[in-house]
Amino acid sequence: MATWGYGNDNGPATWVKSFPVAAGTRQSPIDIVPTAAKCDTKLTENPLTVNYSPEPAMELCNPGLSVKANIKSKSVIKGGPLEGEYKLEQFHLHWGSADKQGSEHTLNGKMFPAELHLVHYNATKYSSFGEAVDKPDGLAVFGIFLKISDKPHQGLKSLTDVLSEVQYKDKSINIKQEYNPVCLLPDNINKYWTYLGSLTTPPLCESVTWIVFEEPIEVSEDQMKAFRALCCGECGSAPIVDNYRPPLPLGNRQLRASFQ
Ligand SMILES: Clc1ccc(Cc2nnn[n-]2)cc1
Ligand SMILES: [Zn+2]
Repeated sequence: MATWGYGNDNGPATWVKSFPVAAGTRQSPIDIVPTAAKCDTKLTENPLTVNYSPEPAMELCNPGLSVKANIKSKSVIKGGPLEGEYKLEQFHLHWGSADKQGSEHTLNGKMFPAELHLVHYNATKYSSFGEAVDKPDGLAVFGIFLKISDKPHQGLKSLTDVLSEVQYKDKSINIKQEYNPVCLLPDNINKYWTYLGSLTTPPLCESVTWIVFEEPIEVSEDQMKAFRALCCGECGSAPIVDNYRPPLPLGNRQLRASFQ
């Protein structure tokens, strides 16, 4: 199969041809139905802890199907559903061509305009992201919903203000100002849903403990327009929009909630 993507000929419904795990039993994303989630007090007995550090010169790049920031500093999480310490590797986003769509996880069938993913790997058990990426306990990804407000998100503004400099595929820049990714998290990180899932693009490895926060972060329409101006390829190529995989069945998995 030519390279996978989100178009009619290479989109999510075609991925199973080259990546049979697409039809697996722990695929992501899913539709989150809060009333079907089991409140698990074990999640609060051992609270989720975030220890992120400032990135001196964070690298922002356009890999062609999203925009990604690569992390070099020691930013780690632990607790909640996690055993051991997971180290932040990168973060990126998924977004729509319009506000009515864009997120990967849905909430009672509702799509948000975008979803931010902070990708961590199990640094207690594995020596690199590459080693952890295909292990059942290898990765932990924060899923944060974005919703539209009249004010821009200050933390994301450092990125959306320079997206024009990574408009084309394989472009990358360094964010000059020191950047601490903690500014991207919602105020309340104690309310989340968690389940065992996968990467949402090929190779679709079933290696992710998902942690999806209940509280969205708020971004402006102009910031959404900045994401939608990114291009899949070189000058004149299609805009990066609707880079989301639709939800897969929860199947026999348990969706747990950290709150009532
Ligand atoms: Cl840059 C990038 C990296 C990973 C994915 C796929 C993904 N897997 N889990 N969350 N996102 C999409 C874009
Ligand atoms: Zn993602």
